[in-house]
Amino acid sequence: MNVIETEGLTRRYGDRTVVDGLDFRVRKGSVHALLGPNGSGKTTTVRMLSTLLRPTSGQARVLGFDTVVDAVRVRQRIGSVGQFHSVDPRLTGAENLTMFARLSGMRARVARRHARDLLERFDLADAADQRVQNYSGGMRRRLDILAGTVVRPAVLFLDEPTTGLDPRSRNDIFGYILNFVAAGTTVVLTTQYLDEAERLADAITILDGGRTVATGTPAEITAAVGAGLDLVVTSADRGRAVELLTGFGAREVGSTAVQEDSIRLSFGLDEEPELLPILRALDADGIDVHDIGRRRASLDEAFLALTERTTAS
Ligand SMILES: Nc1ncnc2c1ncn2[C@@H]1O[C@H](COP(=O)(O)OP(=O)(O)OP(=O)(O)O)[C@@H](O)[C@H]1O
Repeated sequence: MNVIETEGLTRRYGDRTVVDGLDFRVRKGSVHALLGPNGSGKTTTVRMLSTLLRPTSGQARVLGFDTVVDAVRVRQRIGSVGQFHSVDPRLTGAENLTMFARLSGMRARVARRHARDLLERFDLADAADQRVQNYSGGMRRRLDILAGTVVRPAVLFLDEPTTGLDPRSRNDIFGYILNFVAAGTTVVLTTQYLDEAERLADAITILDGGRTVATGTPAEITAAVGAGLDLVVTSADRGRAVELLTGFGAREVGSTAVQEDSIRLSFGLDEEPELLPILRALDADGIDVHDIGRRRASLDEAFLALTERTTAS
């Protein structure tokens, strides 16, 4: 069952179309990541889905309700955490959450208890009575997410939940998100971190220039982009090896030094390469191959290939 469905969802600012005819579906209980370079329309899409922004044309339904006609019903059932802090820095963590719980209709005593419970469960009990202005970035982001989820929402929208955080705080937030999912919440998140999408998402939509360039599971997306090839050669042969592989339709996507004088070159290809002709050509050119291997394309390669292709066209 889909909890989100969009048809031709479009947003223009003046004569600029920043979200251009999006059609996508989000399955109940899944984590769906919207990925894309800066300015590709991720935030605008999430703002439309969470009723904060009206589409210029097209429509979106969340839990069966139209985000414009039935905006109030949508709002009652979703949680939304934007890129900017929603909590009040002059209040304590407990006061902030109590306030959000009261705003969602809880009675004062119940709200206070609920706020304490949440802070306890999400490792912020020690900081419950400190003013938020003294919190670290990671603590504050966690509190933000709690504020957006005081009442467990059926659908949770998170706009770049871990941008700027250290690895430990990011891990904590991944844990939270998976907690919500385990409890039945569907999550839509935007991210610029491919590892985040790979770790959390059941499905990914890659946006570029306001359009969908790929959608599917991480495995489907990487398979659609093609294959990868790793080649270890002497550093001095690098230029010639890259030139030769380019002749086979490979794109260089990265390199790492292996030892003092050898280098691992990584290539992306549209299709699974045949190694024998490549090895013969390298040999004929006098290039010493230390190691060669095929691998699946990574999500990084998929992202670069897909977003480059549309930018170039
Ligand atoms: N209120 C606005 N008025 C005019 N243009 C806007 C407005 N809001 C967003 N845009 C433009 O729409 C485009 C898409 O912005 P959006 O914030 O949705 O992208 P994004 O993919 O979330 O980017 P980022 O990763 O940088 O957050 C950008 O070029 C932005 O400048």
